[in-house]
Amino acid sequence: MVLDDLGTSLRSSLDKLQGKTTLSESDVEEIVKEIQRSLLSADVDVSLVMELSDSIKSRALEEEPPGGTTARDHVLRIVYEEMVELVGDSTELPLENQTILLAGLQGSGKTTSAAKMAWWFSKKGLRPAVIQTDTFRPGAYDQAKQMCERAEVEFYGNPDNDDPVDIARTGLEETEDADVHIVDTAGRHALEDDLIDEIEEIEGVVDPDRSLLVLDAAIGQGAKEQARQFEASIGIEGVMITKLDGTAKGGGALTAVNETDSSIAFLGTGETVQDIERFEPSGFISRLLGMGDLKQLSERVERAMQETQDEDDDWDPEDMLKGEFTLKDMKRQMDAMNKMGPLDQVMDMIPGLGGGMMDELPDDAMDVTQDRMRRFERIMDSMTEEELENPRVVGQSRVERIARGSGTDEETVQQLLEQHSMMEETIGQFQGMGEGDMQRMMKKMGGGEGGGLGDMMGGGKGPF
Ligand SMILES: Nc1nc2c(ncn2[C@@H]2O[C@H](COP(=O)(O)OP(=O)(O)OP(=O)(O)O)[C@@H](O)[C@H]2O)c(=O)[nH]1
Repeated sequence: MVLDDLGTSLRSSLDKLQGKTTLSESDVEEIVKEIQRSLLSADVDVSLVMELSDSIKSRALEEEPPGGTTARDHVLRIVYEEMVELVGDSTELPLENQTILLAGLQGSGKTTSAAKMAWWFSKKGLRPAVIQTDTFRPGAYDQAKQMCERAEVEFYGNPDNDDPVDIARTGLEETEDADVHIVDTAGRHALEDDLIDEIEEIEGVVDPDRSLLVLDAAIGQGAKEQARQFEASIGIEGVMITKLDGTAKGGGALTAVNETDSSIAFLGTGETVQDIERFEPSGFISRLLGMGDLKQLSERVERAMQETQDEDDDWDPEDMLKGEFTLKDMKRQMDAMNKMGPLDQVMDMIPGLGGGMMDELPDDAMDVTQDRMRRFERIMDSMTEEELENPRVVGQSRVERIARGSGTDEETVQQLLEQHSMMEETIGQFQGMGEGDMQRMMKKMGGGEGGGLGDMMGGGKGPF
């Protein structure tokens, strides 16, 4: 994740302030140095870094912390506010009819991002269409078509036409029923004149409501020149930063935003169409600083629950609290969790569990957890309807059969059964709860002081 290093190093210098109520100049110097080091190594422009560190320094020393605030919280709040200011607001994207033009160099992720954005708009209830005008890269048409099929959105392209401007014009006519048109363009290795001429012509025909620059997070300071040129030719309203899952950089994109006086619209966090997030400055910085991002998390949970429900009309999650918790319910829960995306991304969004907590887990902890979930799924696929509805019928001989059928071992089958009965017991405690009890329970789960989700993950008592 972008500037990942910042969260870790900043937390360790902030931890040194534990117990202090006042800040010395050297405390502030040390924190500011950490921030500078992380931002510079993430390719953030030097002048931006200097501006940010000056503001943090003067505010931390001059502002009076509100009564009862520790020195640590005082600095953390200032760093948070200044970082939110640095990344700026997200690009305005009204949920209505519009045409979006995508620009960027070859391989920056435009085609992938076009399908991702279309998927995102479709989840917001709009009807998007992607128009592929890249006649330069041979595989672009097939790639775009496949991704749009996966995103279940309309697609227009024409592999037999080598005139991108004509494709754009025809594409808009052919998809006139769509609400949101996303026009993908060709990239080149560098900013050659013909790329600029071509995109200007396409822009003339498409007349977009907004043009977005797609930038690879690893781009570094090269982003500055690119941003400047695209801004001069078509005008850039927003930036999509891609491949944030694969780099600790991302600072170049911030420079581009600054250069074009624009803002960040979306973040790309993986190769599938669902790996897109609307950029939310406060949530983004909270996550970076290890404070969690509840908004993104609740959006993911809601989407996953909805999808699980769409596939299974008869299922209402509330039923679990009323009746029995079967293995089928457990499987649905696991499906919903899978739909939320890779576990480490999800964990990052939980306050008190992201950042620092994740750093303390062994590197492969998430792989182990995900691997276990996959094995549990295979086991459940090998069970009969009767066994899924009533796991108590599973005796030793059935355990042997299921282990063989699923290609796992008896121990893992037993673990699954134990896990299920533990969850059944926990859910049993919810039954008959009043609203007040429920709130107390939620509070306990969210509280970072122990006994919360963090303990469940680390202590091995939790579901997965
Ligand atoms: N890990 C990861 N890979 C990504 C992401 N976005 C795009 N990619 C990958 O980056 C590569 C290039 O993406 P494309 O969408 O083909 O890039 P493009 O800008 O359309 O390329 P041209 O058509 O050549 O200009 C592909 O392998 C994508 O799968 C992302 O957010 N994360």
